[in-house]
Amino acid sequence: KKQQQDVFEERYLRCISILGKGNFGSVELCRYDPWGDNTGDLVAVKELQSNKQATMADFQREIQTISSLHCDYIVKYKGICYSAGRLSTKLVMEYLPYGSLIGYMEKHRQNVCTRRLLLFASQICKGMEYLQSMRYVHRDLAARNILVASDTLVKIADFGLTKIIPVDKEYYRVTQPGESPIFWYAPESVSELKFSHKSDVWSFGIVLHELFSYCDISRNPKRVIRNNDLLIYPFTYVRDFFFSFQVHSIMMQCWEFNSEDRPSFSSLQDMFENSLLIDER
Ligand SMILES: CC(C)(Nc1nc(-c2c[nH]c3ncc(Cl)cc23)ncc1F)C(=O)NCC(F)(F)F
Repeated sequence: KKQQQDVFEERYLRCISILGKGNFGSVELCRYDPWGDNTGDLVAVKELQSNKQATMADFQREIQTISSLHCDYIVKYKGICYSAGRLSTKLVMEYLPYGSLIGYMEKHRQNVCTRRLLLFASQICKGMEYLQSMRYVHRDLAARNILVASDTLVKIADFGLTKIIPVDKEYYRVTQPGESPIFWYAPESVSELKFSHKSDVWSFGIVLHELFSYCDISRNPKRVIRNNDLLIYPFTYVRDFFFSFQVHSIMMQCWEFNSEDRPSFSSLQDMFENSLLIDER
């Protein structure tokens, strides 16, 4: 449904700082302050970086995607800003003050217990379950694209690479390899550029591994290229002592070589609900 697009006037959008660079765009922290008295809301404003290979069409598709998503575990769309001077439109989203999951983990590693890691994992899983119900494939699920809304809530963000699965197919085939690091890619995405809900499940397994390693990239097992074929079981030998049996078994299910053998996000959600480790609040 075409929702009422909130239009933000550029003259009231005051840039405060640069938050970061995502897929094809940069995002600024701004205050939308029509009264000019600093009482306006803080918002995250994403604009297309012209030098990147992404086109306006890609950005329009990202805006179309995020404005159609309504879920507690997905960063909220607030509207758009037509910047008069430049050609580009800007995407206005809610600002999450706790920042990206990577930064949060680095800062709060000591006091994030296993139960909270599983709460975050189950929230990401719920967000992905919703995305799957809308026939969207994220294609870049990674801890760097998860935002922290509060000490007990995380949200999925950065829909720059998200695609809709055509109704008559189970996967989306891209024409040229993207720029994302292959560490998060399922084998069929690396070898055949095929992306599906099940390749998002593989990436979810990687995000689980990132969560339980507190996003410490030095713990990322390396993907080994052996006699020219990608070693596709990067973690079989990784048995970190602190991965509980349940978590390790969930990861291994997400990393089944054949995409059909991987669980769906709904069955993953059941595993989290049933796992003794989380009591539903
Ligand atoms: C490119 C950008 C800006 N990177 C960062 N965003 C925020 C950040 C902090 N608070 C935010 N609130 C909303 C949004 Cl869209 C971003 C942030 N903080 C640090 C970042 F590196 C981003 O969008 N990353 C993808 C995301 F993490 F959001 F999935």
